[in-house]
Amino acid sequence: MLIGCPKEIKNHEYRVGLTPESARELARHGHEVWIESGAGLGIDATDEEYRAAGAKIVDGPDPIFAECEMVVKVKEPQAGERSKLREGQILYTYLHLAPDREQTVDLVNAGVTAIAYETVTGPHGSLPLLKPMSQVAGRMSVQAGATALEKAHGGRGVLLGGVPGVMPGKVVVIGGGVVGFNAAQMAAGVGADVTILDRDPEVLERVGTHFETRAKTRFSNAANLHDAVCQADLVIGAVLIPGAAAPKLVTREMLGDMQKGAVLVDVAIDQGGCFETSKATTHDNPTYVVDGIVHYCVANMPGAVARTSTYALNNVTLPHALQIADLGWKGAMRANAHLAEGLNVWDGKVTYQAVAEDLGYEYVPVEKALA
Ligand SMILES: NC(=O)C1=CN([C@@H]2O[C@H](COP(=O)(O)OP(=O)(O)OC[C@H]3O[C@@H](n4cnc5c(N)ncnc54)[C@H](O)[C@@H]3O)[C@@H](O)[C@H]2O)C=CC1
Ligand SMILES: CC(=O)C(=O)O
Ligand SMILES: [Mg+2]
Repeated sequence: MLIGCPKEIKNHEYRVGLTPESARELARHGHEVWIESGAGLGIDATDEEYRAAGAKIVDGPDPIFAECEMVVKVKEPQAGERSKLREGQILYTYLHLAPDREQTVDLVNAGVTAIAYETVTGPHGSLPLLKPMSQVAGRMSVQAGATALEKAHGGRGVLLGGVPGVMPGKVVVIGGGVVGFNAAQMAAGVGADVTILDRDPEVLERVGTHFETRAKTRFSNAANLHDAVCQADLVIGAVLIPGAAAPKLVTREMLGDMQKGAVLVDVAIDQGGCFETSKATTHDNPTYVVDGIVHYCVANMPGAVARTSTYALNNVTLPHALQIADLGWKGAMRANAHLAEGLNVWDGKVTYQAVAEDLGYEYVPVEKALA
């Protein structure tokens, strides 16, 4: 298969879809790999390293979008990239379609076969291609929140760990999955007062057992959520309903009951965000203030620590990329039902139920695509 990897163009996105090591693995399997010149520079992977791994370096993204059978990326294709996609081309990347009608329309109209990292499953309903980036973003959310809490950044002027004789800051984590767990680890690690809310009793039990007295757990209902959020210095939004738009758990009205200068970090912004007042921001300009509450809503947080993130991402995306390249996407999905869960758009149709429901498309099951 001819596989291409363009340079990422989203704001401050330094990750790359294929490392030289991944390119080498694909080449070892007999595939041809094209890399856009400079695509790896954000992780200090030079064109020379890709050439040494057996890849061909091409100028600009155009040859990749024009010729390659599979395009491997990190972030959802930006408008300029979407106009280059071709019918039948495989797009293998994060997509987050449910809150992004414009992108969905473009992918449907392009007729691409779009496989979303974030909906590929693993055993027990896990999301193994999302997990490493959720670990990164969960850990980063505490440092982003701590910075936003500084007065110069609009925050309340609270040090999360406190100091001897002064109480620590209160961190409320909504959602105790991968992002929430990692956020709680960092927050507890600096000595903050941590509360984790989830609506899944098994998740509450798991985090309760792990953190013991270092974090409190609360069932996530409207009353508990309101109470916790109103006391918080830092609220981290870490909920997910796989593939679907995030539920709006903190309303604009609730901001009025919060402490002025408190900070909301909405990690779930890539699925539309779980605070009513969230709108996606960029690493260039990560925060804004609504009703005295600082919002941080960067949709590609892991891009800022591209070295860590690219290798963590490639560790989980490469095995499926190899399978798709070796067997073709249909063969790979027939052989691997977890990979089949990743198919979101095919042949002008939406093949992921939550995306279809959220955006009002007819849902076409993946079995139809594989028939
Ligand atoms: N902004 C960014 O750069 C990044 C964003 N993310 C996003 O972070 C979000 C969370 O991802 P993961 O932690 O991997 O998901 P996960 O599936 O591991 O955890 C989500 C948790 O939310 C809980 N939940 C669902 N509804 C809830 C409610 N009403 N109240 C409380 N808890 C609720 C679930 O029970 C689950 O435990 C996703 O939208 C993901 O795409 C992930 C990585 C980077
Ligand atoms: C998951 C995601 O949106 C990211 O890593 O940027
Ligand atoms: Mg190097």
